[in-house]
Amino acid sequence: MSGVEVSRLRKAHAGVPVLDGLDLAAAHGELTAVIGRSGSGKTTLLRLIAGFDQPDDGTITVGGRPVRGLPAEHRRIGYVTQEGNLFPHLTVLGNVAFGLPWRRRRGRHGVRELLDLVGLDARLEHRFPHQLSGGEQQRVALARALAPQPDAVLLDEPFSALDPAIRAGTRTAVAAALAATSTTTILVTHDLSEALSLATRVALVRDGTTAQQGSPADLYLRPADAAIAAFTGEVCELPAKLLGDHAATALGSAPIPRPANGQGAVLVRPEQLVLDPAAPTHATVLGVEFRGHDGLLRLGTDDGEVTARCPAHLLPATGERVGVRLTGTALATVIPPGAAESASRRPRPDRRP
Ligand SMILES: Nc1ncnc2c1ncn2[C@@H]1O[C@H](COP(=O)(O)OP(=O)(O)OP(=O)(O)O)[C@@H](O)[C@H]1O
Repeated sequence: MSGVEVSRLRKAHAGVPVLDGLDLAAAHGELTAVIGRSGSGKTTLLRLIAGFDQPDDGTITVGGRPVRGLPAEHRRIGYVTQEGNLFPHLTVLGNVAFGLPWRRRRGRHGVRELLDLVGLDARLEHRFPHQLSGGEQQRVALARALAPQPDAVLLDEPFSALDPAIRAGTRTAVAAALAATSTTTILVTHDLSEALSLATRVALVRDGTTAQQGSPADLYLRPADAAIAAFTGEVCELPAKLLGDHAATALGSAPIPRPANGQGAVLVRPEQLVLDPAAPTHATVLGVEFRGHDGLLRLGTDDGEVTARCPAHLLPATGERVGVRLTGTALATVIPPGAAESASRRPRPDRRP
């Protein structure tokens, strides 16, 4: 059975196009994350799938059924927002039971099963939403969304209002409940690590369309272009000579994703620059940004400044000389017009695709 399929979706708000022929495929039983800069149309997309708004053009199918013209309440879709939107006058029991079919509402069995599924203590069932933490409220909101056994659940930044201390536990519980029920899920999030760690597929929305859709590793390691590389993680730009299928930099050579020739630059992740005393190139540590499990190093090389990532316990001190070499495949190449004459005119990659 298919999950959610969106094809050539168009929607303008107040005459301004927001979605401009967007395609998205969320596979049945999997979690698909939708990312993109603020205002790129992620919530608009979810609202069209849910049936809260109508598209100007395009098709949406949910569980293999076209949903055009179907009112939201008949689409068999659950929707969880940032605030959870629980009914304030109903207890946990009442909120979750609200999502159950009539015949199952009278017993507590179905509700208890759902609370268990989202990892919520059954003793909280008589509490009202204001007596719950934000994380507990979001678990109840998901239990309510799952109660009618929907064909798909849409999560619109469900963890962004939570304290970082409870965010990790809440999202683990939510992801486990969705996986246990094989629920087709679309998650909109601004948190890149959340998208890359929870989703089996990630779609990046840009200019009203899907700029890239693939596995988390595809977007992080094989971005479709330089802007996507910069959006999906930290990048380091190295001046390079592009030699067909690989590039030669001062820190070593690396394969490049698409053949190119001439003077330009390559983008790599900071963790691709490895400290190695035996490396032929040495650099001076200009600064250290401690991040906990690792740190970012600003390194001064003969060819300019580069950024490397290093495990926290191996971080050198500012001023030290270190050997550094490039590993892995470059993410993207930057070959601006006129680069052959002057590499210094290269534009910086835009972090906002
Ligand atoms: N009802 C509306 N009327 C007019 N414009 C709207 C309406 N809803 C959204 N927009 C506009 O459409 C664009 C896309 O909005 P949307 O909320 O879908 O983006 P988003 O990617 O979810 O943003 P964010 O990441 O900030 O939540 C924005 O420019 C927004 O101002």
